[in-house]
Amino acid sequence: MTRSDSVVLVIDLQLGVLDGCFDVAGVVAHAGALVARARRKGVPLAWVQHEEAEMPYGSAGWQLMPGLVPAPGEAIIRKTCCDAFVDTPLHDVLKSLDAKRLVLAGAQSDYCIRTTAQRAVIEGYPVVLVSDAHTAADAVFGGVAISGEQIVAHTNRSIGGLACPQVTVDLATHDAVML
Ligand SMILES: O=C1N[C@@H]2C=C[C@H]1C2
Repeated sequence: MTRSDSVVLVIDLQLGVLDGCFDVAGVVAHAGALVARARRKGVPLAWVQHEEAEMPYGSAGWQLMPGLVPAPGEAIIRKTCCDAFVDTPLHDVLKSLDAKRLVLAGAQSDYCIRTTAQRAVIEGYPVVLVSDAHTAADAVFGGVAISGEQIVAHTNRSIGGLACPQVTVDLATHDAVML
């Protein structure tokens, strides 16, 4: 892949989203290292930020985690749905960047990461999920407790195994992903 083919999508690494998530420090550090490497290689970045009633645009919880600062010219995508393509300019941004492959990192694994990854595949974008740069919070559902760590692992398993001959989905750690 030439470096212009990929776009790194950093999804919802916001204070209010990461509250209570698994290994926040590690995930933010890995995402930060990925961002720095992308910038060194001239690979475009797009930053996605979620907003909702409990986390309105510009609020403290809406802010990106400390150390994650979009550079001038990097796209910032505001969204209100898990799927980062819904009602956002992401399609057009990716077209303007001539994106042929999406590298995904962020939160939360079982919501916006999973949903956006699956949508990207449907839109025809090969996806690389950065396996150590996304996270989720512990959950109890239907009386079953699922840890954030288990959700991360299951997301890697399920997204990494999306079988789609025409559109590849791969997993890679933040330091190994090809940019
Ligand atoms: O994965 C997600 N990111 C925002 C907070 C929860 C959903 C929306």
